[in-house]
Amino acid sequence: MPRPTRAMSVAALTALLTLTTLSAAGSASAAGVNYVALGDSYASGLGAGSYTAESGSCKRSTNAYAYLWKNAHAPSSFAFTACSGARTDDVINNQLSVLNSSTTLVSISVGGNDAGFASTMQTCVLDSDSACINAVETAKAYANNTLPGKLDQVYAAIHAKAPNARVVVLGYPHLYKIGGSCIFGIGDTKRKAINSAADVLDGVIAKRAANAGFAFGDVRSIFTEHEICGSATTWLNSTTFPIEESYHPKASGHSGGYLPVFSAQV
Ligand SMILES: CCCCCCCCCCCCCCCC(=O)Oc1ccc([N+](=O)[O-])cc1
Repeated sequence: MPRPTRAMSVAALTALLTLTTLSAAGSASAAGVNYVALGDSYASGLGAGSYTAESGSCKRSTNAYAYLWKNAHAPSSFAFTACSGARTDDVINNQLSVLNSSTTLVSISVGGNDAGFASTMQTCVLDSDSACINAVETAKAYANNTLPGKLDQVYAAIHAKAPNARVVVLGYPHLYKIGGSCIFGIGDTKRKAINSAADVLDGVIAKRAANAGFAFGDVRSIFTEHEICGSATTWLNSTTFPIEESYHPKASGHSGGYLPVFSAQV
């Protein structure tokens, strides 16, 4: 065997250092991981820009936490089927064909659309305080009474198709900072009502996830001081154009909020 040349040693040392550095940073390749990213627009990355052409109206963003995790960890496979506007039934009907017994990791956020996210937000932004409070009460009643069964169905379908996967369910943030100011924003009564709806949704989702044996990533605390209205660095779009991107995480909400919460549960 020839004596190693100086160049070879340097190359070997560099490779070793690179591996060590990557491991220390937690970003070594996740060989053997087969990752599937499911869910609604908070999962697809609507609001974060840079949508993939293949995703069409599902609006899957290369800035979404799922895509960022894929880029950082190089899993053996990655399937991104989350879709803007998806409800629990849409996930069951349209997103699960990519799951199989080799799937080892699944992420999902779903339930907000079933509870009437878009119509509730529209009422709260355009109508009176009392109309907003009524809409929020209706959404909460749905979340408490009907959503649990819908979530159980989605989670059971995921487990049936991907029995070997670790499943991480992500929740939703408070949308509004209380007491801050924003010129064209809504008042504190509406803000508190909307935030309380996120609390009810998160409580229900966390419980059903635990019951299914899945992990739950709560994003509320990490989004604190990054909400709409008065936060110095908001991670959420306020009322914006295109209108459907309103009240959704920006790229910063995915990289600074959802990604670390998801990564901590993997
Ligand atoms: C349900 C009560 C509403 C009160 C707000 C609670 C705050 C946080 C909850 C966020 C839930 C977001 C759910 C998913 C969002 C989603 O897919 O939104 C859509 C995005 C785009 C469309 N669309 O049609 O283009 C439709 C819906």
